[in-house]
Amino acid sequence: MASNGNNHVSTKPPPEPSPLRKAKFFQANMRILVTGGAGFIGSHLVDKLMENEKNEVIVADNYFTGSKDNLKKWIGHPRFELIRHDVTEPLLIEVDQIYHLACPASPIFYKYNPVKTIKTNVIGTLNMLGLAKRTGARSEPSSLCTYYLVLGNVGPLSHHLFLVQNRILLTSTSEVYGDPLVHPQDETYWGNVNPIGVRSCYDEGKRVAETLMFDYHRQHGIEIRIARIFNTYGPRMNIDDGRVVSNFIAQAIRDEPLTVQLPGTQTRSFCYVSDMVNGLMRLMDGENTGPINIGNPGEFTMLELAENVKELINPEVKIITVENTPDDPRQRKPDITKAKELLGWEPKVKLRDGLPLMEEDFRDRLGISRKK
Ligand SMILES: O=C(O)[C@H]1O[C@H](OP(=O)(O)OP(=O)(O)OC[C@H]2O[C@@H](n3ccc(=O)[nH]c3=O)[C@H](O)[C@@H]2O)[C@H](O)[C@@H](O)[C@@H]1O
Repeated sequence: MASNGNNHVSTKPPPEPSPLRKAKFFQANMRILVTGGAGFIGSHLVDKLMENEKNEVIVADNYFTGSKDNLKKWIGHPRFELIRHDVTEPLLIEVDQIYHLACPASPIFYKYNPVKTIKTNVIGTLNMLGLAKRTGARSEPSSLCTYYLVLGNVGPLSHHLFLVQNRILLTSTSEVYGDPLVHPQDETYWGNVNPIGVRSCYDEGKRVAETLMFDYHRQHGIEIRIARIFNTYGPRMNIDDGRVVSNFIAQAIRDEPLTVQLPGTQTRSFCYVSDMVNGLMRLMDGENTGPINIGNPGEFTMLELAENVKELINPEVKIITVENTPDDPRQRKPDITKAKELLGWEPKVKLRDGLPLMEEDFRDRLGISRKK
C-alpha cells in the first residue's frame, strides 16, 4: 500500500509502465550491430559481445564468405538476431553501436568479384554511416557522445541511470599502406597503393571507407572508430580461404606440399583472433577515433612461416615455391605504439601457440586426426 503523503491511502498497485517506457528500458541495454558477423573475425567478436548479458547482438551478413555455422550456438538465443542482409542495401534498424566488418578479406575472394568488393566498401560503409547518423551516433561536445537515459517512475527502476553510447567502428586494413616504403608501419604513413591494380578494389575501397568515416565525423559529428587490422588467423577461417596461414595448415594436414609464393622472403605479422577481438572492443569502448593499428608485430617471412607449420604440424610435408600474384606487399609489420598507449592493448598469443589451436579446429572440420 502506498501513501501519497496527503492522508489519502491508495489500495491500487502502481500502474504498469507504459509500452513506451518499457521500450526505453529495453533500449537501455546495448544493442549492437555486427556487419559480417557470420565471418571469421565477426563471429569471434559476436561470441565475446554475447558474454555480456547487457548486450543484444544483431548480425547482418550476406553469407558470401561468412557462414551460419559460425554462429550456430547463438541462433535462437533471446539476445541474438541474425539477418541475411547485404550492406550494399540500406538497413533500417535501431542500434547503439555498429561494428562494421562486412567485406571479403581474402585476396582470392575479393579479386573474384572486384566490383562487388568496392561496392561493399564504399556503398556498404555509406549505408552504415547513414544508419549511425539516423540512430544518433553523435559526438556531442558536451557529453562526448554519451546519452544518459533517465527512466521515469517505473517502480524499482525509477532511480536508475543508463548510459547509451552510440558509435560506429570500421575494420579497415593494413592494406591501406599498400606495398609500404616505411617499416614498420605507423598510422601517420599515407601508404603506397596502386590505384588501378587487381588488389585496388580492396585497398582503395578501404581507403575510401576511412575517408567516408572521417567526413561523416567532421560534417555530421558522427562518433567513429577506425581499426587497421593486420593479418589475422585462428579457428573458423574458411578452409579454402586462400590466405597463407589457412592454406599452409590445410596443406600440412592433408599431406600436400606447402605452397610458398615467390619470392618467399616477403613478410607478414600474424595476429591471433582472440587478441584481435579484444583490440577491436578496446577501441570501440575507448575515446579515440583512430585510425589505430591492431596487429601482432611478430614478423615472419613466408618461408619461415612454412618452416614453423612444417615443424609443428607435419614434419614430413614438402615446401615448394609457386608463382605470386601482382602487387603483393613485400613487407608488413605494425607499429602498435598507439594501441599500447591509447588503448592499453597488446597481443598476447605468439604464432607458435596460435597455430596448434587453429590446427585442432581444421582437423575437426576436415575429419583428419593427427598421425600417431
Ligand atoms: O589476412 C589478412 O588479414 C589480410 O589478408 C590479405 O592480405 P595478404 O597479406 O596478402 O594475405 P595472404 O593472402 O594470406 O598472403 C600473405 C602472403 O602469403 C603469401 N602466400 C599466400 C598463399 C599461399 O598459399 N602461399 C603464400 O606464400 C602471399 O604471396 C603473401 O605474400 C588481405 O588483403 C588483407 O586485407 C587481409 O587483412
